[in-house]
Amino acid sequence: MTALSDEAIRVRSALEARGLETPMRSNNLTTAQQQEQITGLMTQVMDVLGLDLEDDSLAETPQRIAKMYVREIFSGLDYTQFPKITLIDNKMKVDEMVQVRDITMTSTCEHHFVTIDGTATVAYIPRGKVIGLSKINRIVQFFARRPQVQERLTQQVLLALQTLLESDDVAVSITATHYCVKARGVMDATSTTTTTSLGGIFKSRQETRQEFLRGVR
Ligand SMILES: Nc1nc2c(ncn2[C@@H]2O[C@H](COP(=O)(O)OP(=O)(O)OP(=O)(O)O)[C@@H](O)[C@H]2O)c(=O)[nH]1
Ligand SMILES: [Zn+2]
Repeated sequence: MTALSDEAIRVRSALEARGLETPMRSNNLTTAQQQEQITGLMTQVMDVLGLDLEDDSLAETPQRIAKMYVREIFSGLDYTQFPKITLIDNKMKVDEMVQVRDITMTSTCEHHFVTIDGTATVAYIPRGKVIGLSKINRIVQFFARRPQVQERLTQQVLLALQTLLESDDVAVSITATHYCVKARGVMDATSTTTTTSLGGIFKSRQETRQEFLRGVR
């Protein structure tokens, strides 16, 4: 078992304490066991659909899906995959907003297991610590690699950053296309969904809120 980093433990505890953790139940399966079991179950799904698993193009699909779920699109369920976080002392005394726009965000809808495709904008006001920029993208990616609803994803990124930066002054906005809306069901190809979570001064101070929201648009 890989040990969890201190950051992963703190972020997980903060999410649990606020009721924002993804509903999960520990089953003590290793990654290899998960892949093996999903392969067997996907074989059954394809069988039931009447697909020929001896066809050379289909034969490996159960393994591919198992690998994709466990190691790729749902790997953010595993806190050993939480990114290494670099924080540096704010010796330069930055006290204005740092805003990272148009972060690529690809996730999976937990109701249909199809793609959510969008971008995130994240901002914070540096206090004691400044975070390595790419770590913001990596935190978005980590929580996106779970079955999600966009509202929870937005709040998880907010609370993770608040916990790591030890400051409430963080803002997150995500705009995305849900393929469960676009490619099935209501089949709406043009609508997008924006969700925003504001903390600290972004919530309480009108000018800061406006400055962030201007950057989102
Ligand atoms: N709030 C929220 N809803 C979502 C998200 N992703 C998908 N959904 C919605 O989850 C709902 C599930 O509704 P159901 O009626 O149980 O599922 P369904 O019969 O497939 O519904 P339709 O999509 O309307 O065909 C749908 O309205 C989806 O659009 C999300 O990130 N946030
Ligand atoms: Zn969906």
